[in-house]
Parts: sequence; structure tokens; C-alpha cells
Amino acid sequence: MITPPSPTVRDAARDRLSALAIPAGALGRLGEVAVWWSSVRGETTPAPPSHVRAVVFAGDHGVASHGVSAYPSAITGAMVRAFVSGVAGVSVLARQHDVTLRVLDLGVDGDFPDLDPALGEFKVRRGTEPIHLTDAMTANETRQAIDAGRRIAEQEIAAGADLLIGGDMGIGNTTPAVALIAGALGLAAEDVVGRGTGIDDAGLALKTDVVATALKRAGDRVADPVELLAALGSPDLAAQASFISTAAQAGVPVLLDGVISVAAAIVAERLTPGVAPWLAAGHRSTEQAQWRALDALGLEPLLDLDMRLGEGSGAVTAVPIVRSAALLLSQMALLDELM
Ligand SMILES: O=C(O)c1ccc[n+]([C@@H]2O[C@H](COP(=O)([O-])O)[C@@H](O)[C@H]2O)c1
Ligand SMILES: Cc1cc2nc[nH]c2cc1C
Repeated sequence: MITPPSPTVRDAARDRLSALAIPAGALGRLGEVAVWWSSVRGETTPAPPSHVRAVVFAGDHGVASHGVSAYPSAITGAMVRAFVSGVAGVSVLARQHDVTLRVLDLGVDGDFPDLDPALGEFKVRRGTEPIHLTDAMTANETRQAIDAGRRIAEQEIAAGADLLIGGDMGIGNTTPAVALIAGALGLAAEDVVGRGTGIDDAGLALKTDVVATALKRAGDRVADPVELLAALGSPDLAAQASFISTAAQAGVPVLLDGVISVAAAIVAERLTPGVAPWLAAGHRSTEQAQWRALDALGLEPLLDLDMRLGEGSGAVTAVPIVRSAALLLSQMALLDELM
């Protein structure tokens, strides 16, 4: 069980929030964010996050060639190049909000010989097996990916991160993500499947079948998080789960993104119970599995903009909200001081 953020500091932050020069409760959910940030930083008047670091976990997925996505797998590698060149959606947002962005190839179905070899330092395999037919990866590959996620988080923490974000890139990855959520939470395929990049009704029916078949195939193995990842996940999802778990164990907060990031958080909570209090939800995605998983984690998203880009983009967009909350709690006068 992971040590929770300090309840004493959280209570002191709540007291300070109640004493601020505002009508009681007037900061609404911004006040709750301030209390969360205060508790995870262990300070009643915490500085806002100034070393926010985001890692995009890229990988391909065998199911992508089985009609579950509106786009071809070739997009994954093309987008990895866009992250490296700083022209992807999250690259723009990260520059705007002073977030350090790193992209890593955990399992793209191809190589990048002309790019920095560090991009592929943690690569586990090329793509995955289609999860409705067979396990996504072997037990050994799963352990490798979990180890990679731990080392990636350790590097980011050593670089001074005070807030971490896990992003994702991978055509087809909403299928394993929702399968992991369904497997971990005991939900049916119909209750988790969404349109991902924008599949039509026929695609949605097919994707629901794929997830239902995958869940049936995995059977009771979903009860064990490592088996769950091997059967229904991928190296990028396993690494992101372990990244989140490692951050929480080190007492470093994580701002979650969309359905892929939240699926990783659900698995992280299974790998190391007690992760959830170290997490905040950046935004509400259009994917129903994300809402259900956030509910299970007891998290309320900060933004609700109908975003479904992934990449960590929703979390990065929410960073200024966390900064505002921290500054309000730390810098605002108390009502008593004004009387
Ligand atoms: O973050 C989300 O909730 C989200 C929802 C739908 C799609 N995506 C992104 O779109 C890709 C996966 O969609 P799909 O339809 O190919 O499974 C992947 O690269 C994700 O980053 C992301
Ligand atoms: C173009 C494109 C960009 C993405 N970024 C994250 N997922 C994506 C999916 C597509 C298709």
C-alpha cells in the first residue's frame, strides 16, 4: 500500500481555504484542486507546479488492422516524427504552458533510424498481437515494459519533476485501453467501448465484438494486473501504468489525460494500491470508459471540452488550472486579516 499524501497538511490546507478572503466555497472545484495540490506537495502554501514533465508513450496495436480505428497504423510513426519536430498538438500546448515533453517508442511497428536512438531506448517489441485472438504480448515482454515505465518515471523524477503527465500515441490503442478498464472493473464491452478516432456505427459494433471476445478470452486472468496487461494491453500501456505507479510511490503527483492514461491509472492502482490520492484528472474525454474509470478512482475531471486527442493534450491544457489553484491558496489574503 502506497503512503497517502499527508492528511495533516490536507486538513490545514482545507482550513486555510475556508479562511481565505472569499465567500465560503466561492472557489468551487478550484478550491478542491488547491487542497489536493497542497496535500501532494506536503505544504499548506505550496508553490505552483514549475517543473511539469510529460512523456508520450508510443506504440502500435495488432487490433488496429481489424477495423477498430478510423485511421491506419502508419499514422503512429508519422505522429512520433511530429512530436520529435515539435509540431504535434501536445507539442504546441506543452510549449505554451512550459511543460517539458519527451516522446518514447515502446512498441511502434517500425523504426526511426534517422532519429535520436534514445527514442527507442525502451522499445519492447514491434506492435502487439490482436487481443481478441491471442495475448497482446508475452509475460516476459510485459515485465520488460513494466520495468521500462519504472525507469522512465525515475528519470523524470531525477530531472526534478514536481508534476508528471503520461501521454499516448498509437492508432488502435483505445481498444486495449477500454478492454483493460472493463477487465479491471468487471464491466461489459458495451459499457466501455467508444468511437476512438471517430469510427461509424458499424465500426462501433465491430469494436464492441472485438472487446467482448478479448474479455472472454482473457477470462479470470483479468484479476491479476500483470496477466491483464499481457492478455489485453501493450508495452506502451504497461509502461504508462508502471510510470504512474512509480511516481505515486515516490510521492510525485500525476495529472491524468484521456482514456489511455486513465486505463493505465486503473492498472497502476491494481499493481500498487493507494495510487489514486496522488492523481488528478486533467479532463473528461469523449470515451465512456474514461468516465467510468475516473469514477472508480474517485476523480473528477478539471476540464470538459469534448477533447479526444490523447497525447497528454487534455492534461497539459489543465496545467494552468493547477497553477491558479496553488497561487490562490498561497497568495490570497485571509478574511480575518482584512477586518
Ligand atoms: O485520450 C482519449 O481519450 C482519446 C480518445 C480517442 C482517441 N485518442 C487518440 O487516438 C488514437 C486511438 O484511437 P483509435 O480509434 O485508433 O483507437 C490514439 O493515438 C489516441 O491518442 C485518444
Ligand atoms: C492524426 C492523428 C493524431 C493523433 N494524435 C493522437 N492520436 C492521433 C490520431 C490521429 C489520426
